Amino acid sequence: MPETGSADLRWAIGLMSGTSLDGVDAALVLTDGERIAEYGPGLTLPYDQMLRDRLRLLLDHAAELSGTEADLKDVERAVTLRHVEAVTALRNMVPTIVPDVIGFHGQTILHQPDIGRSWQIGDGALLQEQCGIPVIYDFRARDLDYGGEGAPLVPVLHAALLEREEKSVAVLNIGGVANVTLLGPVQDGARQVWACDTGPGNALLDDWAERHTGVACDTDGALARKGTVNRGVLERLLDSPYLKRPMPKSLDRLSFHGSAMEAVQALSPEDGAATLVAFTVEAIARTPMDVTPDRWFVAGGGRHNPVLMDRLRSRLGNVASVDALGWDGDALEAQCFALLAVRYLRRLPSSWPQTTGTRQACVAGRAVA
Ligand SMILES: Nc1ncnc2c1ncn2[C@@H]1O[C@H](COP(=O)(O)OP(=O)(O)OP(=O)(O)O)[C@@H](O)[C@H]1O
Ligand SMILES: CC(=O)N[C@H]1[C@@H]2OC[C@@H](O2)[C@@H](O)[C@@H]1O[C@H](C)C(=O)O
Repeated sequence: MPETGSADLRWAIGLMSGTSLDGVDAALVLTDGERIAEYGPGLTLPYDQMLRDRLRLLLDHAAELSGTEADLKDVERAVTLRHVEAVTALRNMVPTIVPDVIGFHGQTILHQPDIGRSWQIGDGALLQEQCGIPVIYDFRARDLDYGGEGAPLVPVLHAALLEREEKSVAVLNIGGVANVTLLGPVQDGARQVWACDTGPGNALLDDWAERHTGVACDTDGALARKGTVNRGVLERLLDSPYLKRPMPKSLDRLSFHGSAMEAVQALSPEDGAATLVAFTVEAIARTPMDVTPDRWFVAGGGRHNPVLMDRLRSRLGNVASVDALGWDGDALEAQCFALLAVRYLRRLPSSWPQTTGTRQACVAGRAVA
């Protein structure tokens, strides 16, 4: 824990809107960028259905966009203003705390690390002007410039929170896409950290559930629970070169979309859901890893799906929600961008060759001018 009076400690707000397109997560923490000294509140402000639909349309066509389209600018403004609302709501929960900085991820609409491109929409200048707090944003660009994947960035937070854990541990984040941070055992006071996106998280299952039930996700695994995994379809889904690639590596929300939806198309809603859950779990289990973790901890919305969690347990063994560590598994990504903002202010690196493939340790982010 940093000293509470340390000059480097700042109250930072982190804002993350993930690939599930469900809304804005916001969290307040007191941090020096190396450790979390105190947790403030966290919240989620959902996007309304119209904004979700407009974002989904952008995401589906992002590769064809130039960035200057009026509709894109309009959606970007709406996304930014929703973030302003999230900051206001968070500040109202703790009116006596004056935040020093905001870490603003933005909404990813395209991620193509193979051509050095990762596109997050969100107007940092507008957010700064509306909130009256300095904003750090554009967290993935420099890592991509250094030949990295630009993702995942959350391993720096996982490693900081688990610095006292001596054994090898894996932390999974199962959002729209799933990613893992693998912490090697502590040896001579040091440890190795690896990371990657493992494969789909909930995004395929969300789309499948929406198509068959009209609801945006398979709530509590209700569909998947009644289904049977189709082994043939599962093996076809798993026959992807991505899953055999070593870490580090990263994915776009739509990376598996076309082929996976085609593969499950003929299945019943229940069997399709069960098979997609098994795909998420099996992609995690088959991720090439240099060490075998003693324990697995799960963050992100996927940990609310009991069918997914049961399957992870029976496949991997020692699996628990990160909440068992006293963490808030819904706020973790937002907390990460608060930490990253302070790391930027202190010019501390946030990604490394083993976490993103960057050529050198890399300071993430950019300040609004
Ligand atoms: N009760 C529940 N039952 C089943 N699934 C749930 C439940 N609650 C949340 N989820 C899943 O969690 C998802 C949201 O997870 P999360 O907020 O971690 O994603 P994200 O942050 O948008 O994505 P990413 O981490 O990829 O950026 C929902 O889309 C849904 O699939
Ligand atoms: C490009 C992008 O937005 N990637 C997200 C996405 O959601 C999960 C996974 O894919 C992860 O790589 C990343 O987010 C987290 C916060 C990260 O960078 O660690």
